[in-house]
Amino acid sequence: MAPGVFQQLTVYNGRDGHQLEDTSDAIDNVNVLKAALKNKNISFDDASEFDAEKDKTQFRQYLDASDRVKNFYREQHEKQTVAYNLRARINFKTKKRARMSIWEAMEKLNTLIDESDPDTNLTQIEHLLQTAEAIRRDGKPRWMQVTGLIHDLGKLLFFFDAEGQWDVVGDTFPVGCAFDKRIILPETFVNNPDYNHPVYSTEFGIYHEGCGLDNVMLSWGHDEYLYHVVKHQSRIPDEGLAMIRFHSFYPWHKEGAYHKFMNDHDRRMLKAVQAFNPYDLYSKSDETPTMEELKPYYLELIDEFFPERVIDW
Ligand SMILES: O[C@H]1[C@H](O)[C@@H](O)[C@H](O)[C@@H](O)[C@H]1O
Ligand SMILES: [Fe+2]
Ligand SMILES: [Fe+2]
Repeated sequence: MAPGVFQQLTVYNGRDGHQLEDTSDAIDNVNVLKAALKNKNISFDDASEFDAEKDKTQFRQYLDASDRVKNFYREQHEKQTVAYNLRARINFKTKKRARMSIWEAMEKLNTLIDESDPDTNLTQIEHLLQTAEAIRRDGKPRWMQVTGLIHDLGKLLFFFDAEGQWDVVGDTFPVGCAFDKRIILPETFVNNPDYNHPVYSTEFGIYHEGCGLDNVMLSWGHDEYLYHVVKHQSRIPDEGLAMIRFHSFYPWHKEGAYHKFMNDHDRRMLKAVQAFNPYDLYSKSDETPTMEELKPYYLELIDEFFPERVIDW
């Protein structure tokens, strides 16, 4: 929520009508926000335009991004090959990494600063809570809230087997077929060893039309890793699993690339992933959430979807 909104509005406590001194109370409480807006004759639906400090067009501006971000993508686009992906997947399946609870995983992840992200300076735990809170505020189902809460926990990979950040964070794309021009900074693929490969450089590559995204190997990173970790260890439904697995696949869910690989199931999942995206992306400009206050709610939510509590990572 942009602080500016509250500077212009007199914010009232929704319950007893007292004026609030600290507007951060209002941000946590949708009723307070509604009351404040009503007071200014602004309907609640119009409030969404205030949801971001940044204008929506100001997110994901990779051409204007810092050298840190551009260098990250150059390295990632050069190193994500079919051979690397096969190695990473075999490695994942044949090793045990750690056993811990979801909350412990969130705390462990907190020291990572994501080099691929031009839009947030918040810690990972703050980003996870922000995403979940935005979903909860909109009254979305509990499975979607828990999905928001954990969706980036795959970045833990950085502390296990990663070779850098290039095989953990950033947008994803298929390997084994031509790199689409709608992937960000597409010119940085020229030095990828697969770029001129006789099969991997063709439109369908090692796949075929309608083969289904389950059969397409996406670049290895936090999405793919977390999907495999939670698939059999949680009660999250298919839509939530798709949100986790494909949330960084912007060329597909945002730009319309690689749609020829889809089957009917993927077409349904695409809708879910697109519904999730604004919570992941635009919540990045919301106020920083207060962890200790939110912890009891989310611990209960985690227990509901991870009844085993401690899981294999
Ligand atoms: O920089 C971001 C970040 O790493 C996100 O976690 C990922 O999901 C996005 O796709 C990426 O662009
Ligand atoms: Fe992510
Ligand atoms: Fe995220």
